Amino acid sequence: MVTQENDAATKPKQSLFRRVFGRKETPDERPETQSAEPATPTPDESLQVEILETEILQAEDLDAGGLGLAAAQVEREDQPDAEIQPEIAPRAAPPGEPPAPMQKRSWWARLREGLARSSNSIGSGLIAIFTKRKLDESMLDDLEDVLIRADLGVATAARIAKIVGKGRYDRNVEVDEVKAILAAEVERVLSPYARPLEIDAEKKPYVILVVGVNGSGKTTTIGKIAAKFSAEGRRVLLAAGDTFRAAAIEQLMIWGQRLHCPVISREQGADASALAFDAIKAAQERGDDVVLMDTAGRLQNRTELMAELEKIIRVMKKVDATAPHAVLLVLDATVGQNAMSQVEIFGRVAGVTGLVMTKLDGTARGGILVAIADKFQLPVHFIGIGETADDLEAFTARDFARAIAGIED
Ligand SMILES: Nc1nc2c(ncn2[C@@H]2O[C@H](COP(=O)(O)OP(=O)(O)OP(=O)(O)O)[C@@H](O)[C@H]2O)c(=O)[nH]1
Repeated sequence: MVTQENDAATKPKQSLFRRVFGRKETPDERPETQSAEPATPTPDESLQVEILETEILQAEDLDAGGLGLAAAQVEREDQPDAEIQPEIAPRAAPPGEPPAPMQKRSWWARLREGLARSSNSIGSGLIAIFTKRKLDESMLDDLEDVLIRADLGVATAARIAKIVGKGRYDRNVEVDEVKAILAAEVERVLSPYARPLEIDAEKKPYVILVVGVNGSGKTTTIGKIAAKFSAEGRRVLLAAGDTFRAAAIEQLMIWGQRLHCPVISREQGADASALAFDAIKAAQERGDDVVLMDTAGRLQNRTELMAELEKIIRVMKKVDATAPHAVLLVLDATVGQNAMSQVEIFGRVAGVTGLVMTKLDGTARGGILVAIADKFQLPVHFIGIGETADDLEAFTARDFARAIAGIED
């Protein structure tokens, strides 16, 4: 066990940032699999609890400031060498972040813009179908095609076409009329699943495991969620469970540094389940509210990697039988239909409790969220429309429905 000085703090931040975000290993660079499950996770020399130093305040200043972050070194019983120095959390602009603009654009404006590729693609399809023609069967078929191409799913597309057809045959139908029907139907489908990620304070720490395929946005999403929880005054411990990629560990360190959250990590290639064990124990000892655990990206058809996820969950239960309390599947909206099989397999293997959909800003097929909700009936907690901490928001069915239908306000 080593306690490591935060070398992120001693390196020039700009170059570290560039190094982490400027280059990523490809999945091919990763080891195929990890070692067999230990009966009990062994204390590992490689465990590091990263202490992200502040240049501004010392721990005692914080306690005096009433931020409730006890400054202490925690001696861990199972690993007596370990030292955990809690993070210092001044509410100053985090390092490496550009200064906040004077006037922030509203989430609605950014959501509209983020979903513009999806809404423009649907909108131009609707204009091509509905302009200056009286409604007939072939137009409804074309409408279904447009909606299926936007990945809304066959069932939703058929329902919308049916609603549009009702009582409107042989008359001109305005594009705005169809958009309103589309928005209403999408909202109706999604409403039951738009649920915030709620932290049960009885479960302390509340353990959130974040899973998904390679590059879906897990680490970034963890950073964004941690930013929200920290802003709510919760004590968050980040666990760098993507032990396949050194860059992923560093990426999480940077988020920790920005947010002033401690990050627990092991060396690259270490056993992620042992890290999960250590993270929960450490959080219990520190009195943290939430553990956000990253995992390596894995394709859902890689059986051995999916088995490793099961192992992480089994090992978590050795520390807290009720953990993980939430399993978030991060889905990249740009993959379209493949997301359906991700939900199915990750759901089966890891017991996914909720979804986060990222990169809705990078696709014309944002409708996939509707197809997924319709089929799997899982809560959607957040959606992501960009790479910064502000680009993730709690999911609301009405806003999403109106944005994807291209309704202006
Ligand atoms: N445009 C856009 N990019 C995003 C969003 N969320 C994440 N990204 C970017 O997607 C890329 C991959 O994100 P990561 O967080 O590294 O993904 P990951 O799932 O942890 O990746 P692996 O560790 O390889 O499995 C990064 O360049 C992120 O900045 C989003 O909502 N919109």
